Amino acid sequence: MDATCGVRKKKGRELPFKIASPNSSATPYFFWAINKSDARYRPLRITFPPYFCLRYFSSFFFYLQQFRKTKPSYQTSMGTVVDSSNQGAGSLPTNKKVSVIFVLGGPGSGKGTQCANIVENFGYTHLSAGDLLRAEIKSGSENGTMISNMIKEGKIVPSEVTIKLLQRAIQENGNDKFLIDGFPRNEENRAAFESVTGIEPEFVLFFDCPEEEMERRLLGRNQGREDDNIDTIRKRFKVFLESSLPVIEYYNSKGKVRKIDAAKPVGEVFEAVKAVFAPTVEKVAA
Ligand SMILES: Nc1ncnc2c1ncn2[C@@H]1O[C@H](COP(=O)(O)OP(=O)(O)OP(=O)(O)O)[C@@H](O)[C@H]1O
Ligand SMILES: O=c1ccn([C@@H]2O[C@H](COP(=O)(O)O)[C@@H](O)[C@H]2O)c(=O)[nH]1
Repeated sequence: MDATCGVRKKKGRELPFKIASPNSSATPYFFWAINKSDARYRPLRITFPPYFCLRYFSSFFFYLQQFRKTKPSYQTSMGTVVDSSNQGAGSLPTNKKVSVIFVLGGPGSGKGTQCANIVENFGYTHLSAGDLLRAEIKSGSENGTMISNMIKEGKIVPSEVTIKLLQRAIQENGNDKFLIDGFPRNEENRAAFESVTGIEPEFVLFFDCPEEEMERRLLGRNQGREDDNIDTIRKRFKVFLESSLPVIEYYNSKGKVRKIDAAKPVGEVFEAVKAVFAPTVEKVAA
């Protein structure tokens, strides 16, 4: 016999093998296996063909299975939310197509107030990223303490946390038109959201308001928010200028920003908002 006999240990089991000469015509190439770590086992003629066949056929079916499980992720003009049921969320709709408008502006510029008006008049669903984060704290989630500390400091919560909450809220909602208020807050938020969800906003509604007016409004808001104190408000303004304005500039360079003068009284601001939405809604109805 042209071979050295031995026992090869594999996953705790002992498998018999024979080492064959590469030139041996008695060794079908099909049965050679390469062991990278030990040249002595090269080529290796497995003398247990049923084991060999089973092993490679089961690998083939394993990869076939993985391929079938792969999440589809593609972009459409409306945007597609990748099914999070693969992440354990359960029986949520798959690849829901949605239309999204980002509502941005400094803290206290009136985003939440105007979103409520848009919901009432134009049938959108309002998703406030800040509200979702505050609800996450209240739910007793493991991220609660981290989120709470970030909010008290006026810092931006890691993208993956906020995006997960937004994605879940979109998937659980029957509507397909969403106002996403207060997100994305920095470039990383923006890029991560687009790549994870495949959604690009239809446009960005930007509420432009001077700092003194926003400060006055926040100090008078009286909703018991821990971040509506002068120290945190100043930090939030700084984060807005340094991290959030560049996102608005990014969308402006793509012609997607609709700027609203938010320093005016609520009713007047809404008149300007209506002018942005009315043509969109008419176009859809026509
Ligand atoms: N145009 C306006 N004129 C005067 N007060 C306003 C106006 N719009 C909103 N407010 C008031 O200002 C405060 C902040 O408004 P709102 O909560 O809508 O702002 P926001 O941009 O959503 O703030 P934040 O980013 O901190 O959540 C509220 O008390 C609201 O009633
Ligand atoms: O996408 C987001 C939205 C919010 N935050 C944090 O929450 C607070 C409050 O947000 P509001 O929009 O004013 O409700 C904000 O200062 C951030 O700390 C966030 O990190 N990411």
